[in-house]
Amino acid sequence: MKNAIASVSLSGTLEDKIRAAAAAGFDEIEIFDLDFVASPLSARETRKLIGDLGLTVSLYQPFRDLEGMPAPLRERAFARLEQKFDVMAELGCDRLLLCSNCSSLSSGDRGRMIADLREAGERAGRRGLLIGYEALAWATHVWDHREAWEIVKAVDHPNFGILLDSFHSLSRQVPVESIREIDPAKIVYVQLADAPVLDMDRLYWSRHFRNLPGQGGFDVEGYVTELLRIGYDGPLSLEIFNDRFRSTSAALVAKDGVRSLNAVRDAACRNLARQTAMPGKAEIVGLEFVEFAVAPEDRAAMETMAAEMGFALAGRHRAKDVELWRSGAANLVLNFEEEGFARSYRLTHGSALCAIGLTVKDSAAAITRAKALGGKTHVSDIPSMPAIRGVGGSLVYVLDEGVAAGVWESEFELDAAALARPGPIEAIDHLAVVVHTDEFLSWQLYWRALFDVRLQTAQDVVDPNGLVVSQAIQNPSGTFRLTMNSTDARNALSSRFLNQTFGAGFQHIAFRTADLVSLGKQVRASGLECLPIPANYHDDAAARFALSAEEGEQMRALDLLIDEDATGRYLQFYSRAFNKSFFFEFVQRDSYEGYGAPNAPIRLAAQSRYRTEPVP
Ligand SMILES: O=C(O)c1ccc(O)c(O)c1
Ligand SMILES: [Mg+2]
Repeated sequence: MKNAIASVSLSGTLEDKIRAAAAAGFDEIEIFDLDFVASPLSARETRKLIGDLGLTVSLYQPFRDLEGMPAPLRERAFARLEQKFDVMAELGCDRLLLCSNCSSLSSGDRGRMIADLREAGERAGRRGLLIGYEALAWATHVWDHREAWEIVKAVDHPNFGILLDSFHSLSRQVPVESIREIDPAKIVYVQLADAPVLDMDRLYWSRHFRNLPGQGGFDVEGYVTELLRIGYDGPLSLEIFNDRFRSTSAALVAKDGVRSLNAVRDAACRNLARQTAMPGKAEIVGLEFVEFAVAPEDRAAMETMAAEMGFALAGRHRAKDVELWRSGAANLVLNFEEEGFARSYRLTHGSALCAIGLTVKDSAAAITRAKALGGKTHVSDIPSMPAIRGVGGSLVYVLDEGVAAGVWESEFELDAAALARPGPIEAIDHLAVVVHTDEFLSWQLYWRALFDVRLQTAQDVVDPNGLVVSQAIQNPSGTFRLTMNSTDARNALSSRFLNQTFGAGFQHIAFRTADLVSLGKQVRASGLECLPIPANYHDDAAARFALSAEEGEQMRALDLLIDEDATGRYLQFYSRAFNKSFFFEFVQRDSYEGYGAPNAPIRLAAQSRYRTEPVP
């Protein structure tokens, strides 16, 4: 089965698009009419370029508004069709996409439509070409692939078949099982796109918000599963109309496109118990550690902060300038090395979280899958700790269960007394990462394609200087949680973080405790600087959550934030930022499943009061 991409999915000139598709490893490319018409390259030159790069042209598209048109538009449509056939012959392309008619002038008379489409099939037959009829979700008469299939059967011409596009079917909520009614031999082509689930005009939704399978909320996996089930083995092609993709790196979108197609095909094969090319998604057991690369000038402040937060220095690396700080199951590794990965990370980003360590069910399989999906791996000096490159060039170590204890033991001179002391923090609750908007979908795909994770509904969060989108990603058991944040607003805290740290990275780490009030008292007594929350917030919270006088007082005294929903109650407080960069959150989660999103604007407003640079 071949991987294809429509030229419209990539930014740049037609030549840029072709080169990006070839470099990413696609087999075939669909030429979008407008890309070709606007190109200075002739059809022959285009064909040569494509051939020289090892690609073939799989489809020419779209051809619009043919069936059921009144005279003289009908004759003109057929003349246009012949001209496109000429172009296709020169391009070396034998398939044309014909969209169902969107013109208000078109007749809905079945007989006329079928006669016109048969005529088109006849003309295609004379040239040895195939036409695929695609039901656009907003077409005037035919907007459902089931209807398109009825028409294709009625047209009954060897050169006329159906073209399926997951966006049109899934945005109309056409059941994927309906694909089983279709004869695979009559499927001329398949286009795939995912999209966020929105309540929006379908044309607008389709032209601006499509994204790669695995980046949205559609059941593209189910769609492909049904196609494979009926025996379709033609190309799967990405047709992604997306505002961001039009302006971002074609190389990134093309590379993610291959990852996306291979991951969705793998998932579909698994659903059908068929052989697949790679191990399944890595199952995350939990988060074993986070590692900070710390510059020499930040060493004392970082160690002080770890101690103030209730962590104990539990071990020193036997050979390296690396420390292990621990509280409960939360491990902080502070890396002060003057060489190696951590050093290069901090030279780029400043003192920062440079790696996370995940415990997974099968680390070797996780690495194999990551490689199969175009992930970059990192060979560490500890063979039981292979790693995959993650956001901003950070590392994601993947450890088998039971390996971590041995690694701590063998690599570190552990302090038994410190380890025996129970810390006030139980575990790392979640990590918050900030990424450039252009890479937001890319990093989502990374987590969803490589690991077995679930998404919550994305949240809009109000920063005083802009709106931030926050997407929570977690493993099914909730032992690994990540929020991914991005914004277009130049002066929002997230953007300042990106500028200051030279790229995407982890902005905060949340620690969980069973008793946030005592933790709050303890860290304050130790001298940790916490983020002040305004009295207005606490007045509101006291009424909204029916807090007792004593609870209200504690919230004020400890600058706590609170949220409650059907899943439970959440308490939070924040540290001040380290070096105006990353910061820490402390939470008491009980059975609550969210991340305190209603409080994020309060936190961001509180943090913005510390900004020193003016808002331009
Ligand atoms: O938005 C459109 O017009 C359009 C064109 C061609 C397609 O294949 C498609 O799915 C949509
Ligand atoms: Mg389409």
